[in-house]
Amino acid sequence: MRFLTAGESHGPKLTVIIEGMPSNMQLTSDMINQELFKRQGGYGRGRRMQIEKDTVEITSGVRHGVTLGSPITLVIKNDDHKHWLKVMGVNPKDDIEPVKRVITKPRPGHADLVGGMKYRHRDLRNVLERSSARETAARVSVGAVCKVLLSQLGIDIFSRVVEIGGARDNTDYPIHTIKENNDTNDVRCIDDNVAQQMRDIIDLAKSNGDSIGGEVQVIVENVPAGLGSYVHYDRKLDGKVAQSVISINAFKAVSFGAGYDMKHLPGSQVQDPIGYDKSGYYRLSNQLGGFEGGMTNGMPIIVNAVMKPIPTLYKPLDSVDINTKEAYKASIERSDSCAVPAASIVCEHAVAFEIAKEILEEFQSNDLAQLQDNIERHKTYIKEF
Ligand SMILES: Cc1cc2nc3c(=O)[nH]c(=O)nc-3n(C[C@H](O)[C@H](O)[C@H](O)COP(=O)(O)O)c2cc1C
Ligand SMILES: C=C(O[C@@H]1CC(C(=O)O)=C[C@@H](OP(=O)(O)O)[C@H]1O)C(=O)O
Repeated sequence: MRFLTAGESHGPKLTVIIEGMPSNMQLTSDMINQELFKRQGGYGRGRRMQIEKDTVEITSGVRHGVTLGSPITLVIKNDDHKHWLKVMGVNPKDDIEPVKRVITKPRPGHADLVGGMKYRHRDLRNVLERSSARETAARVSVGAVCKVLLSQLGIDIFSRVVEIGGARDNTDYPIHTIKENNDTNDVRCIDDNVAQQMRDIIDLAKSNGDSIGGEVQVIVENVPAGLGSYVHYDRKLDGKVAQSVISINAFKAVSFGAGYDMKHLPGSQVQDPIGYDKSGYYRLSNQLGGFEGGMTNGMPIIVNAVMKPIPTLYKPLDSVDINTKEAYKASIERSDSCAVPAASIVCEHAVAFEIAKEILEEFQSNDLAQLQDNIERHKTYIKEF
C-alpha cells in the first residue's frame, strides 16, 4: 500500500491517492471525517482552524460505500482558499493583480530559508505553502482509511498528549479513558488537573508572543506478533514507524516503550520477561513498547514522540532579508501557538498507516475477508509455536 498527497496550504484543495487497499471493505466519507474533525480541535490553535471544516470527498475506489481494490482518491477543500485567490494565483483568471506581499524574511525553524535556496524561490511563500502542516490533514485522511482496515482486523489505536511545556500527565497505560471530541479547549490529556496546567502554559506562551511544544503517545493494541523483520535494516518496523513519525512537521524525537528512561535502567528492568498461558505467549511487562528485533512481539506498540515549539513567533526572532541581506525580525504569518493536541492525532494516523501497510505486505490479499482469514491462521500458528 502506498499514498501520495498534493496541495498547497492556501490552494483550492488537498488531494490524496491511496493505492493497495483491499476490496470489499466498508468505507464512507463520514468514517474519515470523524478523524479529520479530531485533528482540527485542540487548545492553542490559531484562527485558521475556525475557517476550515475539513471533510473529504471520495472520488474514486469506492462504490456504494465499499472499496473496489482500485486507487482511492480523497479530496479535502481548503475553505480559506477563497480569501487567497489573488495571492495564490492558481488559476490565471484569479491572478488579476500582481502579488503585493512577497515574503523575504525567513522564519527560523520553518522551511523558508533552506527551501528557498533549494528550489530557487525568492518569494518564500512558494516554500511555506507546501511545507505547512496543512498537509497533515491529508495524512490524517490516509490514516483514517487505515484505521478502518485495522478495526476490521481487531486492532485498536489511540493517542494522547503526555506533556506540554513541562506539565506532564503521568497516567499509566491503559489510556482508553481519553474522551474524543474536537473541543477547541481540549488538550487530549487524561488528567484534568494537568490539562488545566497545559492550557495555562499555552496561554502564557501566547501572551508572550511565544510558542510551546510537548510530547504525545500512540498506542496500538492487538497487533499480531511477527510484523516487520530483523533480516535487513529497511525491513525493521520500528524503524519505519520512527521515520513516519519524524516526518510529521515539527516532530524532533521518537522513542518506544520506556524510551529515554532506558539509558539509566538496568537490563533486568528493561527486557520484558516471557510467559505462556492458554491464550499463547505474553510478556510480564512492556518496557520495549512492543518491538524486538524490528518485529512486533504481540504486546501493545507504544510510541512516544516530541514536537518542538511552533516556529512562527508573534515576537519574531532575528532573521535576514534575502533581498537586502540586512538584519530584520522574521516575518509573522498567522499561526498556532501550540499544536501538540492536534499533532497527537496526526501521529496516531501516521502510525496507523505504517501498521496497516506492514499487515498488507505480510498477509498479502486483495480482499478483506481473505486478509482476515490469513491473519487468523497466523494467530493460531503463533499461539502454538
Ligand atoms: C498540526 C500542526 C500545526 C502546525 N502549525 C504551525 C503554525 O501555525 N505555524 C508554524 O510556524 N508552524 C506550524 N507547525 C510546524 C511547522 O509546520 C514545521 O515546524 C515546519 O514545517 C518546519 O518543519 P520542521 O519543524 O519539521 O523542521 C505545525 C505543525 C503541526 C504538526
Ligand atoms: C492549516 C493548518 O495548519 C497550519 C500550519 C501552519 C504551518 O506553518 O505549518 C501554519 C498555519 O497556517 P495559516 O497561516 O494558514 O493559519 C496553520 O494554520 C492545518 O493544520 O490544517
